[in-house]
Amino acid sequence: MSVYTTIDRDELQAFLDSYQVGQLVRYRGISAGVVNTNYFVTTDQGEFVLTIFEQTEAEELPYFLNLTNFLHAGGLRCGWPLKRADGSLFACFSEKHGKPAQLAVRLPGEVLEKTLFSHCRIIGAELAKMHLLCADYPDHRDNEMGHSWRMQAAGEMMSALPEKDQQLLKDELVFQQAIDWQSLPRGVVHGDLFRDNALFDGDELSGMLDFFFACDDVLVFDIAITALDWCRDSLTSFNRDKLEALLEGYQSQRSLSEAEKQALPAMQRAAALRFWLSRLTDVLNPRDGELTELKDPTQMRDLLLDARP
Ligand SMILES: Nc1ncnc2c1ncn2[C@@H]1O[C@H](COP(=O)(O)OP(=O)(O)OP(=O)(O)O)[C@@H](O)[C@H]1O
Ligand SMILES: N[C@@H](CCO)C(=O)O
Repeated sequence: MSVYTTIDRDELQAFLDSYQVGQLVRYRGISAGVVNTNYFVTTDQGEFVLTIFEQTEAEELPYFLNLTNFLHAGGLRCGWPLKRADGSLFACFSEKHGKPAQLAVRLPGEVLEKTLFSHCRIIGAELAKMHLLCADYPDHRDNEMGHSWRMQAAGEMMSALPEKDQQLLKDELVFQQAIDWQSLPRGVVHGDLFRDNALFDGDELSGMLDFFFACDDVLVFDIAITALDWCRDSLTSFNRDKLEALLEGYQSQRSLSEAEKQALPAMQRAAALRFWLSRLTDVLNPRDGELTELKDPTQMRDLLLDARP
């Protein structure tokens, strides 16, 4: 999606007043994204993006918003929340909606429709910079879409799948349970670095977006998630040369250990499984909204099939 929360001009101006970013000129809903409501907002002082958090509780937001501020301050190319006049990074959008919201500066550029080797190298290098910077991030968060979630989601989805997919899912869960994640280097991961979570302005990365799945996890799993979407030629065909380019970019900043290199194929399977399950969950539990986007789970199933020997 998506616009799940429809807003009006007066409530938007009232929200903008707490940021001192001038008078509202125009605004429009953004159709991209699945989780939150986003609007492009133009005032007489600049271009901004309003995000209304649809699933994240206010108590959880400081982890994510402080993280993006920390990364921005450390020189990472990323979107970050503006401070309100009282110094806070978010507020309830309006009494009527009762949902927390943030305002960010609109970054230039577009989401890439197709990736080149050069894009894979650039995103790999930026991901490694994020991993390195986060070694000093003081806060912690568990991955809510880790092993327990995976087992629960698989249980809920199983009966809705055709028999062949049920078998694939069962086999993959068995395979994944045998992987030793504990011995691999961990840190803060982005967790969802798909193409639509980065903007390119010409050949330049203007920024990574949407850190709302960030958490502590295995770093090479984050590489596998990123590769899942950046290293494809079409919706379902994985390009191993693009993976090499991404790894080259990544290793220009942070070297991978032998154990991480060995673990990568299993992590690619874990990444495809994670998004197969989350997309299935979204499709089977659709949410109401004015503009909504649902992503096709079968693409992730096919990437999982492709990643298996
Ligand atoms: N700071 C920004 N500058 C420019 N565009 C932005 C910015 N933040 C968000 N956008 C635009 O809004 C879109 C959706 O944003 P985002 O990915 O954060 O939404 P989401 O619903 O959380 O998405 P996802 O499905 O990836 O979880 C982006 O793809 C981008 O086009
Ligand atoms: N990036 C996710 C959606 C948001 O988490 C996907 O493509 O399924």
